[in-house]
Amino acid sequence: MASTAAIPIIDISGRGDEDDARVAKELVDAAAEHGFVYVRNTGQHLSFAQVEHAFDISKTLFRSPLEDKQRCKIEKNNQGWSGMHTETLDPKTQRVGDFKEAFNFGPFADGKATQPIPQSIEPHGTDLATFQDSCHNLCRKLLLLFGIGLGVDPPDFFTAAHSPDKPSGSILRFLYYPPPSATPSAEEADVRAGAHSDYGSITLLFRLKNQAGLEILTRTNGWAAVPVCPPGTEEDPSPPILVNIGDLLSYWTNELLRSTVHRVAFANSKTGDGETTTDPRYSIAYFCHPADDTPLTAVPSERVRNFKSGLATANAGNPYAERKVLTAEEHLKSRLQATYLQMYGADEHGQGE
Ligand SMILES: O=C(O)CCC(=O)C(=O)O
Ligand SMILES: [Fe+2]
Repeated sequence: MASTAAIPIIDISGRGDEDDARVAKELVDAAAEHGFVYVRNTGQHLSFAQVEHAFDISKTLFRSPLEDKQRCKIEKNNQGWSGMHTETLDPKTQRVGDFKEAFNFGPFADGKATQPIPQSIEPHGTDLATFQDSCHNLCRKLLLLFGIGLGVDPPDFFTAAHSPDKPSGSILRFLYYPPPSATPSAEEADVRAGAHSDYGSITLLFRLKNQAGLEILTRTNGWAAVPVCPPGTEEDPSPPILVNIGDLLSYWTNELLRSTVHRVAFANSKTGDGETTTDPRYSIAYFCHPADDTPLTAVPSERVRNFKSGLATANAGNPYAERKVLTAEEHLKSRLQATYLQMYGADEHGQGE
């Protein structure tokens, strides 16, 4: 049985500069230590009803006829449906692809998807667009707090790079993991989603009570469970939103902010806190990315500049001086390829989201 991760729970709903400075420090500390942080859902950025409704739409989507989902198959633009075993987040270790289905939504225009979506969810375009916007706004608020906490000058440096009006790799993703009873071919070593780190700046993850399975890789190379409702939040109307740092923001901050490897395990049906994995599992992720044309130049922060990660020390000196400056789009493309083995061919390598 996996141990439980000690990820801090932070309330960002305070107002005023003093609250912001305190919360910003807590966020940076959590992101530097764990790469993950729980943000209490107070209904301020996303209403409880909005989150619940998004899960309802997700259930409708995955129950759609197979032909309807197949018509929306995932494309190289990273938008669309991927079926069971299509994505392999950890190709070096996994025997078969992930035991999950996923649907990636790109941008909406005037409440309408700009990609094929199953007929069953067409009436919900406006709600999905609003949910996606709310996620992006919350991410921009978090990015501002990271800017403040890291002493970036100007503090909205990251936020400005995530304009909602420019094309970007940001994706709203619905995930469905069938119950183990529907996947009898699963073997003991199999996982619902392979070990990986996310590619973007930050990810928001929404989960449902009692649907366990997410685990993070600890500094000592063990797996620790990430409960949906950590102690103190059990009575909240909606579980906290789990936020994690992606590879791009880690790269951009000289690895001061950690991008932590995680996976979704079958966990032999029980984890430490009584959450089961015997049921079907639904989760919703929002992968936030900077605008495609954002150059990942040095972050104007003393603290980031002076931070020496293990890697930077091994390379001796400032890694910025040795790196070619990538754009956000180049960074994403370099990471997408290896997880969709069929779409890209098995020879090209990247990693998973
Ligand atoms: O379903 C989950 O809890 C995690 C999913 C995930 O890590 C991902 O899609 O990147
Ligand atoms: Fe992930």
